Amino acid sequence: MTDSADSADSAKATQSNQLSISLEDSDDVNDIVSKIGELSTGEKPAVNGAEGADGAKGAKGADGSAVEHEVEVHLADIQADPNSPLYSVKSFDELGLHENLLKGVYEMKFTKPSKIQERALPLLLASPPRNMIGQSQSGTGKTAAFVLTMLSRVDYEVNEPQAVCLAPSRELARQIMEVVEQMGKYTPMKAVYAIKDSNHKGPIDAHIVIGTPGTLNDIIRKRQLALKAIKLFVLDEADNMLDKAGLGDQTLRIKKLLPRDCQMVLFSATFPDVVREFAQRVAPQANEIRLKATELTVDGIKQFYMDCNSVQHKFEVLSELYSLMTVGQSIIFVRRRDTAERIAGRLNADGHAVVFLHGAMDSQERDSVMDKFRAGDIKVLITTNVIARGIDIQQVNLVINYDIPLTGEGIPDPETYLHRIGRTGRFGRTGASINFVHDERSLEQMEAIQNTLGCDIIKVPTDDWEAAHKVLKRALK
Ligand SMILES: Nc1ncnc2c1ncn2[C@@H]1O[C@H](COP(=O)(O)OP(=O)(O)OP(=O)(O)O)[C@@H](O)[C@H]1O
Repeated sequence: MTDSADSADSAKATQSNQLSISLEDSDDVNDIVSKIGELSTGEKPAVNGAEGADGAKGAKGADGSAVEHEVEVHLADIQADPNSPLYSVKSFDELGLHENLLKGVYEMKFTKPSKIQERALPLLLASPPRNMIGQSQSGTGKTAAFVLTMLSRVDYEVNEPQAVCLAPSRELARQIMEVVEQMGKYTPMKAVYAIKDSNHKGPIDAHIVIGTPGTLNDIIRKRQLALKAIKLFVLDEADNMLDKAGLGDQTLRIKKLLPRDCQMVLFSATFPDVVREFAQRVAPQANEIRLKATELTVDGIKQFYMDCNSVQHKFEVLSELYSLMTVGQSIIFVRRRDTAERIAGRLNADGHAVVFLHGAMDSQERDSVMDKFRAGDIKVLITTNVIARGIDIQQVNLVINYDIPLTGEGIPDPETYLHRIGRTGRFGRTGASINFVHDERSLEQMEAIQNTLGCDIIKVPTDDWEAAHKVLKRALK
C-alpha cells in the first residue's frame, strides 16, 4: 500500500482499486513535532481551541479556584501546519457538501477541515459508494467525517431508515446524536436512538439510527426497524465494535442482516493488526486511511507517571494532587466498578467534589452524571473503560490512569491507553495524563505500553510536591 501524502485523488497510483494513505508522512516530522512540542510545553503559549473560544476559560478548578487559559496561539496556526493532523489544503466548501450541511458546519465554528475530514469526505461521498476504514488520532474530527456522510447520503424524501451508526457506549451514541442534530440543523433529517431505555413504540421511520449494538439487536428482533433501505452502516470505534472479545458478535449479527451493497464506514484512532485484517473482510475493497503505531499519540498531550509505594499511597497521592493542583476538568480511569465507587467515596470524604460513572448504573443516572460533567457542573469524574473512547469534552485537561489499562487477559493495553488519554488534548488543545504505578508489575505494564507506542512518559516525584506541582502546572497550562 502506498504512503502517499498527496491528495486522495493522486494516490490512485496504487496497484489495486483500493486506496491506502498515511496521514503523517512528511520528511520534516521531527522539526514540526519539536515545534508543536514547544508550543504545548508552556515555553510558548498554549493552544486553546477554535478561534480561541475555549469553554475552559474562566472555569473553576477542582478546588474552586479560577483556571485561566492563555489563548495566544490559535487553531488556525496549527491548521496551517502541514504535519498536524488538523491540517488541510482544502476548505469545507471544496468537499462537495450540500449548502445546508455547510451552514450547519460553519455554525459549529468549524472554519477548516482537519486532515481526516479533508481526505475521507471526498472518498466517502464518491459514487458509487465505497467502504472506508479510516484511522486518525483521538480528537481530530472523525465524527464530523462520518456524520456528514450520513447526512449527505440520506434521501430525505424517503421516510425509512437509511443510515445506522453504532458506538460502544450510550454516552458516545448520545454525543454522536448531538453532532448529527447540530450538523443536520438545516436539513429535514430525522434521527432516533437505539440505546437502552430509548423506548421505541412503533416501527422506526427516522432516516438515521444511532445506538449501541445490543439495543439495536433488540429493536431488530422486535421488528421495529426495517433494514431494506439501509445504505450506510457506520461503526465508530470500529476496532472495539468488531473485536471478538468485545462487541464483535453483536455488531456482526446486524451487519449480516443489512443489504449486501450497504456502504461500510469504520472509524477509529486504533486498529490493532488482527482487528484490521478482520475489518478488511467486513468492509471489503475499502479505501483505507491509516497511521503507523508511532504516529498515534497526540503531541498536545503530555504524559507523566507517579511512582507510588503501595495501593494506599496511590490514593494518598491522588488526594494530595487534587488538593494542590488547579485542574480544569479531569477524568480518573480505574479498572473496576467498585474501585470507581470506593475512590469517589474517599475523595468526597477528603473534601473533593467528585462523581463516578460505570456500566452497572441505570441509564437515567448515567445520563444525569454525564450531562452534569459535560456542562462543567462536575469537575472530576471517576470511571471505568466504559467511556474511555470517543467522549469529547474540550475542557478536560487532565486524565489520570489510576489503574494502568489492561486487556481482559491482564495484558498491557496500549489501545485503551491511547483512547483514555485522548479524552484530553482535543483538536489541538493541550492536556496532561498521569499514570499511577504502585509496584514493579504496574511499572512494567506502563513501560510495555510506552515501548509499544514509542512515547515519552515522564516521572513526576511523589515526595517533592513543589517540584511535582511545577511540572504539572506547566503541562496543565
Ligand atoms: N474542522 C474542525 N474545526 C474545528 N473543530 C473541529 C473540527 N472538526 C472537529 N472539531 C472538534 O474537534 C473535537 C474532536 O472531534 P471528534 O470528537 O470528532 O474527534 P475524534 O477524532 O472522533 O476523536 P476520538 O478518536 O477520541 O473519538 C470536537 O469537539 C469537534 O467539535
